[in-house]
Amino acid sequence: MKVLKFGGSSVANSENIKKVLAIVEKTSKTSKIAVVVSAFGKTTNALIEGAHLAATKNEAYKTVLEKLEAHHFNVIKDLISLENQPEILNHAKELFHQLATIYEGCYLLEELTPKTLATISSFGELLSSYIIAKAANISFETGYKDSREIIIASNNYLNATVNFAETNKNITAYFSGNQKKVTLLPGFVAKTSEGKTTTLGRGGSDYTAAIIAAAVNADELQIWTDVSGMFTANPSVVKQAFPIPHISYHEAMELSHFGAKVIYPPTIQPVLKKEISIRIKNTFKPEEEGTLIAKETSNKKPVKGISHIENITLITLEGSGMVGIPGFSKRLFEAISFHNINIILITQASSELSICIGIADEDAQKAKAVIDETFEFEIEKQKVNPVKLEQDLCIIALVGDNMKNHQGLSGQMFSSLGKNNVNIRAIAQGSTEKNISAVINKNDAKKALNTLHEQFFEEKIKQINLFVTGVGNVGERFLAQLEQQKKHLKKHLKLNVRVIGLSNSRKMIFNEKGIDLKNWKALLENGESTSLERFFNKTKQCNLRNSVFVDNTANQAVSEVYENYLRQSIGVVTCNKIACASLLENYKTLKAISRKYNAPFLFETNVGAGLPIIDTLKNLINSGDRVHKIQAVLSGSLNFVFNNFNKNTTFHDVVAQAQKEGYTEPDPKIDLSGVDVARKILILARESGYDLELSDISKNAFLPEESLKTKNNDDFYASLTKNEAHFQQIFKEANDKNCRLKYVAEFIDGKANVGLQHIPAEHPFYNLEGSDNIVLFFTDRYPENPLIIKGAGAGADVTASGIFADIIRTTK
Ligand SMILES: NC(=O)C1=CN([C@@H]2O[C@H](COP(=O)(O)OP(=O)(O)OC[C@H]3O[C@@H](n4cnc5c(N)ncnc54)[C@H](OP(=O)(O)O)[C@@H]3O)[C@@H](O)[C@H]2O)C=CC1
Ligand SMILES: N[C@@H](CC=O)C(=O)O
Repeated sequence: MKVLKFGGSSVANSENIKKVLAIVEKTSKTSKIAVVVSAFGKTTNALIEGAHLAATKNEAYKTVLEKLEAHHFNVIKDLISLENQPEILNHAKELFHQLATIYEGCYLLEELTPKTLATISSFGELLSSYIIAKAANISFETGYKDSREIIIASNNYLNATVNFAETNKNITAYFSGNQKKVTLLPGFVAKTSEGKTTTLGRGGSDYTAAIIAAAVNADELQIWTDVSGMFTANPSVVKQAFPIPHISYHEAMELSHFGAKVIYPPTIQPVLKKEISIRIKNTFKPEEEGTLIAKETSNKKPVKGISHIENITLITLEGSGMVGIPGFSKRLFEAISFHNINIILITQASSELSICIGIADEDAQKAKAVIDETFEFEIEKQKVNPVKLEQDLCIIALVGDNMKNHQGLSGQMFSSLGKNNVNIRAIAQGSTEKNISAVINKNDAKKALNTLHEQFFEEKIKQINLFVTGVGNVGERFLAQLEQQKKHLKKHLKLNVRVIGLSNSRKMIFNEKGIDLKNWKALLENGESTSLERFFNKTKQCNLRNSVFVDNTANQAVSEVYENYLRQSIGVVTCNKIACASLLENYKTLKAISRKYNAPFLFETNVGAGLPIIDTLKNLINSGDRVHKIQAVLSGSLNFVFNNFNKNTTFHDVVAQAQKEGYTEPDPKIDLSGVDVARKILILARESGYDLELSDISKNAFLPEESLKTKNNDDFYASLTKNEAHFQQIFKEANDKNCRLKYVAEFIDGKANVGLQHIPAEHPFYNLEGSDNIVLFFTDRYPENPLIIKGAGAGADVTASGIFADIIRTTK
């Protein structure tokens, strides 16, 4: 025999009840079954609300009653054919008449005793079970049994204790004599030995089903609800959560204790004792497997689920007077339990200096008063400090029977939380190691749950959340590459890279599910107005794991907010060179903060665009090499300009072409003045371990003073035209010596300089084509023949791919 229990949502309306009947009919073909039903969804709450209204002389109880009546009558009319309706409607009317009379009594007496409330609450199940049994009978033979006739319980009317000796006798007697394949029973209700209606408290219908299943030694107890089983985490918080196919009783209870609402542990005790398995199924997706809860499980994964409880307060009792003195904990726990305060979590420092307990927020003030009173003497004598309360917290817990057999799980748990800047306030791990709990700030709950879910259940796909500022030349190509590579990243690198926030200098948009990159331009145009502060605050608010801020601007103010992101453990990837070429102290601070908060700070594109120059240099340094000398051509735009400028072209046009090709900075004077190259050699020197400032780099300028003094691009270009003869003279001097012009950067033994040089034909820089860059590293390991990196050193596409590479590096 099987026992099936259908909850309130499964029987909320006639459509749902039809689904229930189909499931019952199908199951009854292979087994004798008892079907326990809850009240129609939300009915019990409405019944209780009506009772309180009536007892407080509020006539609104009549409206509650009318609505309930209308809903039940509608269900009858939907489910039962016209000729069969009168009998059923009459019975329902009779029950509603009784209910109205009880409400009226409460109204007149202005009184509501637990006994009356239990009677009122029982109407929900009495009505639903009767109606469903009648509807079932139309298609297949169904018996009906009022549970009050077989389940005997105490007169603690709202949470009655079952008399199992009598109840089990009644149930076995009834079912052994009952030949019907299907029997319908109301959940939640029972009768006292004096014959009064009583109720079984929270989860009462589950309890009814479990009592019957245990008494008849059922093959299985099925709990039918509106979710497809117990999930690896709360699916409304963790989108990737999935139902756990097989789980032990112990694990199910741990998960339920920590927030999974599918079962209420006390109610399943009867089946647990008899080792009857429980299957959680979804009424609305009956084809799905659901979760099987049994004594043993075939699923040997160490972590079965992650759960959480919100609204937790931590109470800490500490003081030097507690050390080595027995009885402190006893007094603390006695005081708390005497006042009916439930303790959810306990930790105690091995120094015995403090005991920390986690309780529900609503009990916090009461608990503080109780503890302060209990330890009044010790507090006065300063042996114990007044109790400390910390609110707005929550508990997250890893659950799994098999965790004890695996090393390093708590290490993984806490390091992945730490990497994502989730501060842990307290930790509790039972000696059975079936549960590892951490108390964290409740604002971090979503991030923490997703981080842990990714760590323990999604080894395959890691989510990277990007917050991108700057969608110009480089930024636009970056977004296009991201969109194009999305599938590849998922399939081959197991990375789901999403852009959550996007901005230019005017507008910003955010979408926690990921911005549609096919349509970002229109979305951004219609976005809200932005500022660096607003973008940062929004990013912080999202509080997502694996977050990275991407700077695709050339803006100083943007470069000054990196620290804020890094301090939130949000990584920074930037092609903007200003931060790394700023004061040495700032550069060092950013690196230190990046290390401290475990947030990557990557800027490969600062030198040579997409070329792996900084990464290679880091590898040299990390492996113990030492750089003595760097010689390089580091400006893609200047290389392009001097490769194309001759007596048949104008300097103005060649520079304009370089800008059009996307090689120059937004302000091309930054390139032509040598500032861009100076920044790059400075960054290479710093990455090589040398302490240099930008002002230490000598610059041999070739621009006339007038061009250097211009304030905008138009004036700058006008000055280039005006000084064409100056540029032609520079070209001629080199050409006359059969040399080419190259803007070279050099770093030799701690000193750096940049400037235009005449490069003869035999020099390795002579044939450097187009917008290419070249870098020669002379090091301990490469003393004579330098390590050379050469290739396209400017352009939106190559730069975007360099940013891309940095983002992938953040995941390592
Ligand atoms: N081109 C190349 O080969 C390489 C470029 N880089 C670097 O790439 C960076 C970007 O260059 P590029 O794409 O050409 O520049 P663009 O001028 O084309 O784009 C700059 C973007 O930044 C936005 N922006 C500017 N100021 C702010 C601000 N205060 N807040 C938010 N957004 C802002 C702009 O918005 P709006 O349009 O609203 O002004 C625009 O979207 C530069 O730092 C450059 O050095 C690095 C390596 C190679
Ligand atoms: N403007 C730069 C491009 C990137 O750094 C250059 O010309 O090299």
